[in-house]
Amino acid sequence: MTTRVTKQKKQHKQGMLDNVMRQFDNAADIIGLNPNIRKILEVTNNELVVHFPVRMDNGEVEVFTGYRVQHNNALGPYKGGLRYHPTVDIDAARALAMWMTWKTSLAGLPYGGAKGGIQLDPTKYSNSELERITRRFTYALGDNIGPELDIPAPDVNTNAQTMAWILDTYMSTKSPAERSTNMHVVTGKPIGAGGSEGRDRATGYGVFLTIKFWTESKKVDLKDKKFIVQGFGNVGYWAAHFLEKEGAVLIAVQDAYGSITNESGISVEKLFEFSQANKGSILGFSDSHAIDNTDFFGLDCDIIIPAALGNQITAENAQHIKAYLIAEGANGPTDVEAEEILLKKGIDIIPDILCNSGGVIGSYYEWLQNRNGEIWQLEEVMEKLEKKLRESFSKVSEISEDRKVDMRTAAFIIAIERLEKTYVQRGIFP
Ligand SMILES: NC(=O)C1=CN([C@@H]2O[C@H](COP(=O)(O)OP(=O)(O)OC[C@H]3O[C@@H](n4cnc5c(N)ncnc54)[C@H](O)[C@@H]3O)[C@@H](O)[C@H]2O)C=CC1
Ligand SMILES: O=C(O)CCC(=O)C(=O)O
Repeated sequence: MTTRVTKQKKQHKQGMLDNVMRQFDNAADIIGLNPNIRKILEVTNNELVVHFPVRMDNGEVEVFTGYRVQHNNALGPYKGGLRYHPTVDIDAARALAMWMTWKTSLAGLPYGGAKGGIQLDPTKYSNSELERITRRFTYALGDNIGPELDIPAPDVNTNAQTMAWILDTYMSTKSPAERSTNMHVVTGKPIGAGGSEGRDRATGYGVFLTIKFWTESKKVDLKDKKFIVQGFGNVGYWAAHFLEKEGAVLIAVQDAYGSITNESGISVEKLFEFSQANKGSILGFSDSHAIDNTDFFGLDCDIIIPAALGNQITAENAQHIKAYLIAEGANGPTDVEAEEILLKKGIDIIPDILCNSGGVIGSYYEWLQNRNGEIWQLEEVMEKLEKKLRESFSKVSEISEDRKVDMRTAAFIIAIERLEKTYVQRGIFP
């Protein structure tokens, strides 16, 4: 059961979609974006909604709804993650797909933007149910994904195992010759199944690097700086891991289950071990005490890393923020109203499309290796990632200074101008 809609009209609604559209409009106004190109970029190219049945462990059948939104592919194949979460719906997928287009453009990658997922709470399903759900979703997506068309990757509640199931299912629909040459249909795979060294940590490492570049540019030493992290999954954990190695101190964490703090410091590795043994939850970690979720963002710290869901920093809690830097590991964690308040307070925000772009850059390296039959060592991947992120960070800083705009606006300007150039050069809208 498939609904395919082409060129969905722009919809303004509260939430992530509203935020990404306002961020886009702001930058498009500043550069005076060609109105025809604006019309193209403010809508999504394709939207796929699939309803598919899966047999549960108890023998009953449940019908799930999955999404894949392909926003734009002017610069290359669609690229972006798959999310398994109750909040996944068509607007969330649209917003996240648009952010992917700006992110890949800013990073200078030969990709467009897409995003998708399934509306479900994965904690309610067994591992074998999740495998069957993923495989049926992959069949339902069919040839709407592909190594040169649309390449999914991990996002919230999906991981290397999920990508391996997708790869295996996709391959089973192909001829023997195609099976050996289509490994790059997904990225973020386990290393034994065509994954790349370093993709697991690439997003968190990128978050850490952008913080490091920012502190270097402000002549601030990261040692002993206090940071807090919302979301202790792939992105939150790895960002905290690298910051701790640099001498910064983790003093509070919030996840889907609650918030904990210890002003003298929380060991990142001990908390990680604890959460792994505690079904992914940080609650109950001995070397800390629980605090109310509403007090989290107002804690006395230097750096905040939102690394969970969208719309977490709002006009309500932005007033209480004491940190001087927000590094957006998550996509869309700060809404437009909150950003205005934070900027007025002199708080800098490293925007998501720059801050968490290490993930898709790492995915690009995996895709390239699969495509070219190469295998790179971890050191090589990390070096390339650092070089690419440093270039992106420098460009954003330069535009931010030259045009006297905040870092998000600068990042959007770079991303949109690259897309504008490609349309103009192709002669579609001179
Ligand atoms: N995995 C990746 O490579 C990339 C992820 N991102 C973004 O980073 C964010 C986190 O993604 P992952 O770490 O991959 O997901 P994950 O599934 O590994 O971890 C998510 C974390 O967020 C927590 N969380 C969920 N709901 C929450 C809530 N309401 N309040 C507080 N915490 C909550 C979970 O408990 C978990 O600790 C997402 O916004 C994702 O789009 C961005 C770029 C790449
Ligand atoms: O690695 C990728 O292809 C995309 C990861 C992602 O979903 C994101 O950057 O938000």
